Amino acid sequence: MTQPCRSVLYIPASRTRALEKAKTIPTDAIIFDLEDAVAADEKPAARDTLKTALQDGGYGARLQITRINGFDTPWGADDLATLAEAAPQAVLLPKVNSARDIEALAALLDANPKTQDTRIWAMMETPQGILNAAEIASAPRMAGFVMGTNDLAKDLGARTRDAMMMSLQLCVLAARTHGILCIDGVYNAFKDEDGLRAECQQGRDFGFDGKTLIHPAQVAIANAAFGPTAEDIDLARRQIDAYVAALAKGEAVAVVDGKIVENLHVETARATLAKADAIAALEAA
Ligand SMILES: CC(C)(COP(=O)(O)OP(=O)(O)OC[C@H]1O[C@@H](n2cnc3c(N)ncnc32)[C@H](O)[C@@H]1OP(=O)(O)O)[C@@H](O)C(=O)NCCC(=O)NCCSC(=O)C[C@H](O)C(=O)O
Ligand SMILES: [Mg+2]
Repeated sequence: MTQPCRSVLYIPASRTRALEKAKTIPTDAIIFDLEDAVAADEKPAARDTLKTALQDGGYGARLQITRINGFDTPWGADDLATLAEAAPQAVLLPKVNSARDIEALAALLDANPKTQDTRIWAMMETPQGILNAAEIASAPRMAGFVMGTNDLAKDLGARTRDAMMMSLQLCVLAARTHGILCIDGVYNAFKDEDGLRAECQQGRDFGFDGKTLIHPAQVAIANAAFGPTAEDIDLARRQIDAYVAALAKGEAVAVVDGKIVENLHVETARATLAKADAIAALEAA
């Protein structure tokens, strides 16, 4: 069953209260952050705090991803060495430029018995990384992309989200080609609910699986935007029923609400129902 990732909340690993609070927040996934949200002099302590938090658990069935610092910084190697002791579900590598970055991380994970099952996620936030999206998506252990729209805007000199559309869409294309998840970037104005809602709806329409978030108040909006609505579920059921009835009559096309339903639409309808089931299972866990 696909892991729901409608809402993916960053939590600075230096904030012990936030680490505790996260256990009660209905976010589908968490990114425990050791990179940009943690000041340089706090990084060693945050790394140890996070290792203990992961070992203690309490985050339920949520997907747990740890963002380490890059290996070109003074902290990346120590982050991985320390966190490996907690057998992390997934490691998120920032500023990935090519498949070689992923292969190097995968080799380190391969060499440690505690990280045999650890998956890799890539921050897509450099111009070179965007141009290499397809090879990065196909690299070993890859499970997902996270768009880093702040770094990308900085490196591109882009002032608007519109200016990053090609980059966002290239990453969705690469992710879909290689069967990994693709999560949209953060919405910085965390008190602007209408703005967040609009950006979530746009990201969903582009094909993103969910949105990265920086504040708990953003979670419900992302969950609503990226989850199937009651109407979506009802339509999916009616499409499947109509198509099954059409097949029984020897026909390959049904009509629902004045629109054709063929086998490809039924695949989408089944995916909608599977996603609804996965969300219900996560929420019940
Ligand atoms: C943005 C914040 C600094 C705001 O913090 P604060 O002023 O403490 O907010 P509140 O007082 O409204 O908090 C209310 C309660 O919620 C908890 N809280 C706040 N944020 C989080 C969180 N992210 N996860 C879990 N819990 C959180 C507070 O502790 C309060 O709890 P309580 O006291 O029990 O009531 C802050 O939200 C924050 O630091 N957010 C995360 C910022 C971050 O992670 N940034 C890095 C990721 S973005 C990025 O790097 C993207 C990418 O790389 C790119 O390039 O784009
Ligand atoms: Mg970044």
